[in-house]
Amino acid sequence: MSESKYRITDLAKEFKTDKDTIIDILKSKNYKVKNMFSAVGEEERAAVRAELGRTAKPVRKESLQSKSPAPKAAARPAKKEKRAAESAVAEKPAVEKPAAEKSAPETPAESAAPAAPPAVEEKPVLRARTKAPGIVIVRQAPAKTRAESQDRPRSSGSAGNAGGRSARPAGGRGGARTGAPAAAIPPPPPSEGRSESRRRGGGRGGENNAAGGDRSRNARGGARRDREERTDLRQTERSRGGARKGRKGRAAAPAPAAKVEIARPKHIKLPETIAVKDLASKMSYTASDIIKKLMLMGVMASINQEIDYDTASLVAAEFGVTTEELPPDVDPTLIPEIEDDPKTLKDRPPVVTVMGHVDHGKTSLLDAIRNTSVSTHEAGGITQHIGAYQVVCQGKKIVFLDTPGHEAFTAMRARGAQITDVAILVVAADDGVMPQTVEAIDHAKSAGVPIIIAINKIDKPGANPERVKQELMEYGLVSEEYGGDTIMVPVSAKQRMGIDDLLENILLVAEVEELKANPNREARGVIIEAKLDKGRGSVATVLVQSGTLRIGDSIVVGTAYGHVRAMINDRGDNVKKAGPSMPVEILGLNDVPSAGDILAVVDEKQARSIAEARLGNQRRDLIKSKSVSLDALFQQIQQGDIKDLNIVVKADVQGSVEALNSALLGLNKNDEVRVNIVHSGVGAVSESDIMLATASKAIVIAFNVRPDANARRLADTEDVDIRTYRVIYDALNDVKDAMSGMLKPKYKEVIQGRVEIRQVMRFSKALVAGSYVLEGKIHNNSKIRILRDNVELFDGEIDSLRRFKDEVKEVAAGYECGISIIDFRDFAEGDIIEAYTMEEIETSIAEANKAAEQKREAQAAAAAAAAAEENAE
Ligand SMILES: Nc1nc2c(ncn2[C@@H]2O[C@H](COP(=O)(O)OP(=O)(O)OP(=O)(O)O)[C@@H](O)[C@H]2O)c(=O)[nH]1
Repeated sequence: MSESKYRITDLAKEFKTDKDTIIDILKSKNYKVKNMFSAVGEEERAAVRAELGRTAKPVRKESLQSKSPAPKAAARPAKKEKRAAESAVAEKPAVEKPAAEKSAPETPAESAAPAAPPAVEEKPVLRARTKAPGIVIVRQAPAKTRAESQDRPRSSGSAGNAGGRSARPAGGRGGARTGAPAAAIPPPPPSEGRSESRRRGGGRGGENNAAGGDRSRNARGGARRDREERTDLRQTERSRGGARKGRKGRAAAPAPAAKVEIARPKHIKLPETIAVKDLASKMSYTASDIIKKLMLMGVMASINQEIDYDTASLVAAEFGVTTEELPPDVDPTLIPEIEDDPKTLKDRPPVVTVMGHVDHGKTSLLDAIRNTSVSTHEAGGITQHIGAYQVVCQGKKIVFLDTPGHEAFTAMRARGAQITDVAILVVAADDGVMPQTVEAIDHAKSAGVPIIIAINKIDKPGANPERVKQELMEYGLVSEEYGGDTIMVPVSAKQRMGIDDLLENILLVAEVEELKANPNREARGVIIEAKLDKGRGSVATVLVQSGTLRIGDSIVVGTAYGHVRAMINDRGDNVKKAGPSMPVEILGLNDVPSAGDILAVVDEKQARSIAEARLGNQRRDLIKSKSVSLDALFQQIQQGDIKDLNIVVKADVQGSVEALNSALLGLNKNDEVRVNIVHSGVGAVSESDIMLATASKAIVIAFNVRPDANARRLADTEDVDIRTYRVIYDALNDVKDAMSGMLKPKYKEVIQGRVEIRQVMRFSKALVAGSYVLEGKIHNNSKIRILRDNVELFDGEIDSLRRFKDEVKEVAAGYECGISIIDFRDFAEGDIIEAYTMEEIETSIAEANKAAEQKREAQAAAAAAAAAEENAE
């Protein structure tokens, strides 16, 4: 070897390649080189030049590495080599901590960056990844983007800012430690402070004062030139670190021969939004890589934060990854709407809802229209479910939905208005506009349904149709004869008067509305009513809205699905198909749907998957609502000691469920006991109902349904109270009784007797009132009140009651006794002791509700009085 002038790193710089390549070239030419710090002469330089050429194109290491792997660094380097080496390492901090900590200080990254070829820059990432899971070894490391390679020092710098603060004292120490030469050393970059301070730690840093630093240098550095002092000192530190830390020291050595790279996708598909960590894993980068890139883009995002497609796409582009947006997730519970071509539409019968105040004659009117007698069959005279009927007038069909008028059915009526084309508002001519008349007007108006007024009971002596018309004007319904556009038809359901006129007017309004639907497509409809029938299973009344429903059709309704097994029309006849506006009862569903559920004909598989997806959603919602109600419960507990009477309601038809719910909740008029319906539904009482009742300590109200065998068995073991009813009022009365039982016991004071204190006797242990019972009796467990001149001095309890020396239970009028009192000694002669007891009195929920109402009224009156007083002032 010729005179040693050049370090391997110098040659690497000169020929714009990496040191390993130089070493490999020299070794392949049988020159003796140990590592990158070895010094070589002109001859070796010429050999390298010969190999690489004067242009010194960067040479990929891989071509040589296979021949001879790069040795690891061991010897102390000279200043230049060291700088170059460290500058290369300085690129690593984000991925390989030990290396960063050791190498960062010496040379600012920028000084070495131009000299470091991309292949060298790649190394830290590659090495860092060797520890990461899911990596593969590849032959060729893809060149890093410019942005990425710049990114690292910048981000490590920003991280170093924090370290920089803590490093300030370390910088000071460094100055002291190196003494005079320190002035020649450029101020360390922020990362230096951090790595220096980390490397030394507080204790050792203390040793590194000027003298200590020199001593250590002299002791270990040996004959080293002054101009190399700074490098030497650091090198000394490095050697010490290397000696002590062993593996850590070696970690700073050049890369191992094997090239390790992550297989990263060049193209990814992204959803509408994606979490940062998911984007990172899709691109095979670390989340911190992504976060850093986002920061540079001015987006501050955490690892779990969702970013939108556009942002994710920009980030991906920064890493050289192209993206494509995935189509939005399709809701698995939705059935796509089918747009009908206007040419396919055909006229369909109008769907009419009859609404009105209780007893104004809705059922009688429908009865008159259908010419049958429905009202006489109804238990208790109250309609309990929606029925749908088709009638024919002048050869045209009209469909009527019977919406009951009882207060409990308000919710159902509201729903009825949503599926109807025309609303008939029945107003009794002898009664006029009533609260539910107004409610019905609001429902119809909010649904945008035209209203026809049927002024009923015109046969009655007190009937005054004109007054009804005038009253209705207040609600914006002006009859045609008063210049308005509301059709008002006087009728008598009882006498069957005006019915034809009413029907004609319905057809007239329907004509104006141009009601059309396409009968030649798969059916869509709405459930009007559904029940569980003993022999037939789930029975649902459907109003077909478009298309034609046929026997055998595969259907999904809410969370239920199945095939149409049979269809029965409003006259009880089996039919094979049902076109638009036709109400039919269908059999074949696996479960009882709810009124208002949409029926759709879809293929069998889809029906099942949609129903199951909906069921899953329902369960999730239930869990959510349970946690909400727990909050509500906690609030109630905080508000005061309100007791809940938890109830599970099961009934044969949806109408009854709603009627019961509404009536039961109507009992919540006091501040002590409340009905809480934990669950309600159509169908037999099932095992899951009992489990729910057990968990919520509820009673089960079963209306026209029975518990199945399993439910009964479970109810027996869990001691759940199942009450079965056939009449709503019976259920209500029982619940009222139960609520009464839950009321806080009420007490009244009962005076037992009056006693006069005639002498105050002092004993060593007690002060005794020598007394005489004036009237009634005094008991040893009586509560007592001490009065002086009719002013109450004390209210408390007796300690002991004696006749002479004996403890007695009671002393009657006309007898003397000695009384000592708990916690009271200030009695005097002439004081009166009133003995009394608190007796429990029976209260009912009706009384409690009444009392609560009176209390509220009193409060309202007091507030009004206070307000009036304020105004007067
Ligand atoms: N005089 C007379 N009585 C009528 C007429 N229409 C109904 N009624 C009577 O009014 C009462 C109530 O009639 P319903 O048809 O049950 O009234 P509704 O509005 O359906 O009552 P709910 O179902 O309870 O909401 C019954 O006693 C009917 O006989 C009528 O045109 N004239």
